[in-house]
Amino acid sequence: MYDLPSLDVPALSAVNGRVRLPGSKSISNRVLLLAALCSGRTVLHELLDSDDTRVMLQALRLLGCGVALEGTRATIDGLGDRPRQAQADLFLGNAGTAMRPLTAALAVLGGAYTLHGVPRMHERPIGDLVDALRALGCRIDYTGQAGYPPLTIGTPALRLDQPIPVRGDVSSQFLTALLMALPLAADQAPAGGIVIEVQGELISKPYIDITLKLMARFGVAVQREGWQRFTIARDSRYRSPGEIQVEADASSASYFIAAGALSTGASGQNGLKIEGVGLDSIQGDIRFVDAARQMGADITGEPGALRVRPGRQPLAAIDLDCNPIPDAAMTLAVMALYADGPSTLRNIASWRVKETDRLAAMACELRKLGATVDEGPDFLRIVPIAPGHWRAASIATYDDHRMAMCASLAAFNPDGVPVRIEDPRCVAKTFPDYFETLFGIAQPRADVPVICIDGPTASGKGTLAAALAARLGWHYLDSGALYRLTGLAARRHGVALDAAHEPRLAELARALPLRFADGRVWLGDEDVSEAIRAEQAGMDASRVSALPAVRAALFELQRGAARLPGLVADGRDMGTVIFPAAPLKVFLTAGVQERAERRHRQLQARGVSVTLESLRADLQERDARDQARATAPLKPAPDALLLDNSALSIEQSVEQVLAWWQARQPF
Ligand SMILES: Nc1ncnc2c1ncn2[C@@H]1O[C@H](COP(=O)(O)OP(=O)(O)OP(=O)(O)O)[C@@H](O)[C@H]1O
Ligand SMILES: Nc1ccn([C@@H]2O[C@H](COP(=O)(O)O)[C@@H](O)[C@H]2O)c(=O)n1
Repeated sequence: MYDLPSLDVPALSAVNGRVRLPGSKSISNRVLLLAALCSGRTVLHELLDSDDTRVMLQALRLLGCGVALEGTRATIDGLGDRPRQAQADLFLGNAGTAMRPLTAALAVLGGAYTLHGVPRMHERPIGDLVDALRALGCRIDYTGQAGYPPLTIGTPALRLDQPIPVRGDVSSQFLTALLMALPLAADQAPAGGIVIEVQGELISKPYIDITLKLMARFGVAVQREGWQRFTIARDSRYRSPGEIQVEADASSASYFIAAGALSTGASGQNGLKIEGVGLDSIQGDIRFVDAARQMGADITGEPGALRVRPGRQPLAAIDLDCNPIPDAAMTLAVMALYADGPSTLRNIASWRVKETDRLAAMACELRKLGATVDEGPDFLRIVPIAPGHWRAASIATYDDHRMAMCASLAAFNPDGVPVRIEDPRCVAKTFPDYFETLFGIAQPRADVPVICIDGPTASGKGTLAAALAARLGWHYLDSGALYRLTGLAARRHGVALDAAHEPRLAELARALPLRFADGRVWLGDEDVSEAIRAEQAGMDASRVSALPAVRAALFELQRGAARLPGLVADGRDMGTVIFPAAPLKVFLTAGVQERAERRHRQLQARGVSVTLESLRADLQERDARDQARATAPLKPAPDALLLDNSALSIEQSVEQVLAWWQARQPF
């Protein structure tokens, strides 16, 4: 996950290959609660690991459930045969799928509970659910603003003889919450069962469908008359199905379907396989497929998977009632930017009470990209952006995961402008590795951005480059390590480090069995992290690096390190030979005495004892050889910016280079 203030997504041209999506949020939190409410043990496979499921899991632990997590496999021992904690303080973040159903379940069971969340959760309405629960005898009090969390729950005196009215036109989660909670009181039901009557037109019906299907898996079959009346039989009782496989998230699939539809060029034609969710998904957002097809996407179903290829381009404009797919419809809003005419997304008033007011947020952010957008009370009309009129924009995400994921689709614009995503961490709500996943299958429209840091020994290149990479969320290439590894491999194989053995040394360099894992460097089975940092390894590297065949052997490996979203590379020839077109090149220097002292301190800290004088001599010898060699000598690229950091702290150097980088950005 990118835990950064912002993430710049370079312009993208296509996606291809295959992608496996995390589990559905809607299914994960429903099955977690159902598993908690029944007797026995339930094993959940492919459970989503995200902010919303984490708060649910923690709540279940506090309530007394047995919870064991192993990767995406959760084992839940339900409260049916374990003592339930009669009181608890539950923090539920911004997870509506935890707040609403837990409120209902705990209000029906009774106890002394407090439920609260992040500030936005305290702005998301819950009054209709609370009214319905109070009508059947539950005791619930607001501790903040009436109609909104936080709230406290007491012990109920249930009255189940009358139909329970609940509004269905604000959030379908209210009905879901009641449906999941009321089987807990089935033994007190009248002979005709417990009846729920929906008032107003029920929105987001597919989500109710998921609820009913999952309740059925846990042994409770609800009778449904249309979408207005639901009956829970008196003998209803949750029973563990033993094991449950969570489908991949159909809403998350929408971003990859859109990316596949927007792909251009030969690499996009191969298509993208989206694994974990198929056309037979129980999730309502699978109907996004129909909408995307209507716009021109070429989507085919495979067992447990979807395959998407670009179809019609430009996409066809649509005018659609999006009520059944409120979450995935946000993806359509961004696709509409690429359409052949204005698109209208209707019946999306529920967007206003989601993680943020999504109607206002989407309108505002699409305008930043250059679109004309009409924002109505329950609709958006989006005029596409003509090629040549896309603007590079810094997109606010409102702590809303879907705003961030949707915004990334603007990177497929034909004008090749990048897009900045503010607070990318918000995707943790449902898809923590969303950007890593996207970058893993996306092709950049132009070269991946690279910042080169070249300079003499111990000037601080590695320190600066690693810090820049961390600040930007980019990859980091320590090219010196490759020469050090080659020198070490040569020593391990007993090959002399001289020109006479150049072909053999090049062979070793080309086939280096190297692996970088958890901050360690491996050569075959040997952890060589410390060995390559020895001064001798630096000298050996300097010798082998003077041989043209060795340099040629390592060329492709270094070029291949330029991966999305960007690369910071440090070495001697990053700007002159490996990445001559890099948009920012820095030649980092410091006085020789300063560098020798820094290295001295560095080695002392590692417990290596050497004299300052010998270090200074080694350093000068290495620099002289690096500068004098015929191939790729150490020198600044003609367009490099010089940075003498003799009198700068590490942080000052980092800020200087970031300022140079930012000055080159269009945001
Ligand atoms: N601006 C700075 N001020 C003070 N110390 C620094 C500064 N930059 C780096 N250092 C320190 O200098 C030492 C050498 O830095 P570093 O290893 O990054 O240099 P390098 O140029 O990558 O070296 P090499 O050429 O051997 O790869 C480290 O201990 C680092 O913490
Ligand atoms: N791009 C590069 C990087 C390094 N070298 C040579 O390797 C030696 C070790 O590099 P460090 O950065 O790890 O100290 C260095 O002295 C150079 O001789 C290179 O040639 N090109």
